[in-house]
Parts: sequence; C-alpha cells; structure tokens
Amino acid sequence: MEKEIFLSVDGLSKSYGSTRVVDQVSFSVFRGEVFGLLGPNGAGKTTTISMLCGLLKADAGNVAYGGISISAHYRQVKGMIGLCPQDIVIWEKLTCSEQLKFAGMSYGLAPKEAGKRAGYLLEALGLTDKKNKLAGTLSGGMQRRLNIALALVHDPDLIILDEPQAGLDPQSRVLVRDFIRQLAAQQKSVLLTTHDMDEADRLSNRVAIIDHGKILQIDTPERLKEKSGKGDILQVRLSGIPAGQTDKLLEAFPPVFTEKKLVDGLLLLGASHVIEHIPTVNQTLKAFRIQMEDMTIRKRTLEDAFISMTGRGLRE
Ligand SMILES: Nc1ncnc2c1ncn2[C@@H]1O[C@H](COP(=O)(O)OP(=O)(O)OP(=O)(O)O)[C@@H](O)[C@H]1O
Repeated sequence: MEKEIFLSVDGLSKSYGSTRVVDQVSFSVFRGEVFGLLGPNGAGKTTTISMLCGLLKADAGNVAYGGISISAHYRQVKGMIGLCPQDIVIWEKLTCSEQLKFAGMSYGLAPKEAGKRAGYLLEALGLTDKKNKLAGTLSGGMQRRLNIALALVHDPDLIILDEPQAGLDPQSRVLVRDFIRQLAAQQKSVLLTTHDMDEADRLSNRVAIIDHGKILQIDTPERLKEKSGKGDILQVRLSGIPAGQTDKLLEAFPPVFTEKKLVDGLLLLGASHVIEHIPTVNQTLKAFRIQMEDMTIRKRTLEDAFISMTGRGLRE
C-alpha cells in the first residue's frame, strides 16, 4: 500500500537576531508513522515544532497538513494537531477527569462525548484509578502522562511530543512507549523530539538527525546505524591521555579501524570483526603508556550515526 504523507515541511527557517536556529528544514511524516527528530540540546527541535503548530511564526518555509497549508488555513488545521510540550501544563486544582473533559469541551465536544474521551484516555495512559484525584497530587510520571492525554482530547491526526520520555519513571516509560506505538497503529502520525538516541531508536520508524538547526540525514534507525560504518564498535575507557597526544594516538591505530574517535573520554574504534583487533589496541595503548579502565564491544547506536556526521557526541 502506498504511504500517504500527512505532514509536509518545506524549507522552514527561523532566526533570532543574526543566529539562524532553524535552517531550511524539510521533511515529511506519513500517516501511521512515528517520526523522530533527534539532536542535542539547542539543535532547534522545540523551535521547529513551535512553528509546526503555529505557535511561532517562521521566517520562511511552508508547512501543510493533509495538503492544507497552515499559514493560509490555520483554523482548519489547528484541530488536526495535538501538542504535548516539554514542560508539564496541567490544571493542578482540577481532577484528571475534570480537566480532560474541560479540555475536550473547549475543543467543541459535547459533554457526554468529552466524558467518554476522557475515560478512554485515562485508561490508555494507565490513570483510571486516579481519575478523581487532583492533578497536583499525582507523581511526576503520572502528571506527564496526563499532559499527553490533554494533547489528545480532540483526537488529532498528528501528535507532537516534545521529549516525551524526559523525567519519566521506568514504568511510565514503558507505558508511554506502548501508547505511542498504539497511536501509530491507529494510523495517527506521531512526531517526537528527543536527544535520547535509545528512545529515538526504539520508537521511530524514521529519524531526522538535526544539529545547529539543520537536518543532516533522514532515514530508518537501522539504515542510519549501518551508514555510520562497518561492524561493531570497540569502546575503551582510558584513564587519562597525556596532554597533546590525542591526534597521535588516533593516528597510531592501523587503517583496519575504519573509525577512530575520542568522544566524552571514550576511545571508539569501528571495524569489521573488531574482536580480532583487540591485541592491536592493547599494543598501541601500551606504546603510549596509556592504561585502560574497561573495554566493551557493542552494536552501533544512533549516537554513532550522529558522531559520524558531526564528530561530536549528542551530550557534548
Ligand atoms: N526566544 C528565543 N530567543 C533567542 N534564542 C532562542 C529563543 N528560543 C530558542 N532560542 C535558541 O535557539 C536555539 C534552538 O533552541 P531549541 O529550544 O529549539 O533547541 P532544542 O533542540 O529544542 O533543545 P532543547 O532540548 O534544549 O530544548 C538555542 O540556541 C536556543 O538558545
């Protein structure tokens, strides 16, 4: 079956003063797809989604929902979008049920319909037994789940989640992850922003890697990892590198290592059958009189994809 594009973003840009924080960003999100916007803090993710929702005016570019332009028909497309912001925005003095009903009615649902929708969302997000509790008395994880429910009261076609797993306890993480997958299975489009490579990898059908306001690559998590290089990664934690020796050390590893990087104090070496090259690594470190603290062989992650594109880690 041909995939249908729901959201299309073309050449979106935004500057603050002389700094361009979103630079010619273009991508599409299909119906039934979870699309991840992955990038470090300050990459321009929140600014991008603020423009997608019409909360912030773009300097340039077009955004269309189901072929309808947001700039020309904001009122028409507004109801197609549900935004769950990074910060928790709830009515602390209302019960969970009250605020979901109230939000539903403010979107034009009849009271009975709003009540049914509230019940469904409370159930789906594991909050049924908290329905009559004041929102201010819930745990942080529950408040975040309620925040997601609030973005969905009007049954939008596209759900935008800004860092949905930030600050969630492990139980809420699993619940929210499953819920996001269910939304996609119901043919909703989900756009999530994250700086967590693991979350982007587990949840997204496709990922756009964004840095300094520019999209560097868009692909499936698997293909992005494959493109970052061959084989697995040998990760070595070193106990200090003599000053000024970094470049020399990296050069000393033979070309069999297709990637050689020092990121966040970790030596990262990529090679096919990397396990066979451990003796070479030991010899090289010995020659530089560098001690290793530990060594791990691991699969490639989306962070490796980010490092291969930018030379930096996601947390730097
Ligand atoms: N109102 C503003 N005025 C000036 N600069 C801003 C404003 N809002 C955002 N910025 C800057 O724009 C850049 C992108 O910020 P944005 O919040 O979009 O990044 P992000 O990828 O969402 O990161 P984070 O996860 O930290 O929110 C940052 O350098 C930020 O400081």
